[in-house]
Amino acid sequence: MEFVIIAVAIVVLALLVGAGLLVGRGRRTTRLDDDAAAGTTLTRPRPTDVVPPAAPPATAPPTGTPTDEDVVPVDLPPAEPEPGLVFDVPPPSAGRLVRLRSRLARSQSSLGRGLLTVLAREKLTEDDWEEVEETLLAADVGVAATTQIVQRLRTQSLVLATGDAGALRELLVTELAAVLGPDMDRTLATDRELDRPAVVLVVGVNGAGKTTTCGKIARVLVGDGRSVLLGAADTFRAAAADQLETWGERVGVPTVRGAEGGDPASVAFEAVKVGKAADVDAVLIDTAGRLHTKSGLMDELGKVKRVVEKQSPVDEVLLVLDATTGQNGVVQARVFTEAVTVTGIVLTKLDGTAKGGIVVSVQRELGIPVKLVGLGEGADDLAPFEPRAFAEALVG
Ligand SMILES: Nc1nc2c(ncn2[C@@H]2O[C@H](COP(=O)(O)OP(=O)(O)OP(=O)(O)O)[C@@H](O)[C@H]2O)c(=O)[nH]1
Repeated sequence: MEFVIIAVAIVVLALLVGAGLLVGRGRRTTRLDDDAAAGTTLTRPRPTDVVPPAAPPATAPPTGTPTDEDVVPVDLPPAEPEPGLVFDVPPPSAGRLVRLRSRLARSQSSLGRGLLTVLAREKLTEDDWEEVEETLLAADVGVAATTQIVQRLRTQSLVLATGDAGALRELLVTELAAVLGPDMDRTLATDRELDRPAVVLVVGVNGAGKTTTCGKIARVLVGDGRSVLLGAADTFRAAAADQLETWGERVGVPTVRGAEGGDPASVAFEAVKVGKAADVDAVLIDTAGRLHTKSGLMDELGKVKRVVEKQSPVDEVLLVLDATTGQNGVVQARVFTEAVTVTGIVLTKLDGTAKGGIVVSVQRELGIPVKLVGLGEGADDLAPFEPRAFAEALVG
């Protein structure tokens, strides 16, 4: 008998220790509606003393097209960091391009400095102009824009007839800014409509920086005082949802995520539904990276958008392009624009390339504005794109 009592005591003790370890290892999020096996899960930075709602606020059918039921109001508990931790307070996004201009050093030394050196020569020969042309082409400015810049520079430098470095610099900045689409509308459609949040879909090929960009945009919006909800519709890669959740946790933003391998359209639909019910200002949806050459995956992206549109119009579709892939990025972009209507481009990793001129060719060839540029791996290294500031940073 004694033996049985001791054995039971050992089992109970082992269970208690196991449970303690699990709690101790818990993430900084609280699962409010743990229905991950079947559908989506809403996670948010752990609030203190929050009692999870009795009825799950966010669940989606595991497969098939989601239903368009009435939106049941969701009360998101106030975001509070774990004891000892504080939420980040992201800096405002305005003027970031100027603050981060040194990140364009590689493009600046090959493009800006290269051009200025040639232009400063006393009398410019045909060979010199060819050098200007080659420098622009090497920086991925593209043929049409290069021709325009060279023609304008030839005329203007004759008019200017000066070797003065300041005047030449100003001339170059003006001509570069002119081909950067100064009149394009670069407003990010992230303002809440009267009765619903703004909905932003982030798309692109694998590794372009979509998840990172979603996280950085969330920070920008939080920094501007808006409420945000993230949707982890990249269900192919579990780490992507974890990554997105971590971005959200740092600034107190909740994430709707699904089961690994689940239907991305369901997660996106659910995120918008929860965002509407919780009256947030913006819902940002991260999608899985896909090769533009795989037509099945591209069709699936179209489906994600169509399914979301059963809940709400999509206000912004941002295509994330890796600037270091050069002209291949333009080819990718074209295929994406056939699957979904892209409204803006985010050009990432401009800090890692000498080909900053890609901004010019991407915009001109697609007729879609670059709205944001990624200038590093830091949490706030994402800047609204401004043609004049960019041209100045390139020229140095
Ligand atoms: N240097 C630099 N690195 C960046 C920038 N943006 C993103 N990255 C890095 O690019 C890598 C890929 O970023 P992710 O956000 O995981 O890319 P993704 O497109 O979501 O990838 P998939 O989910 O695999 O499709 C990460 O190491 C990021 O830190 C940038 O502007 N500059």
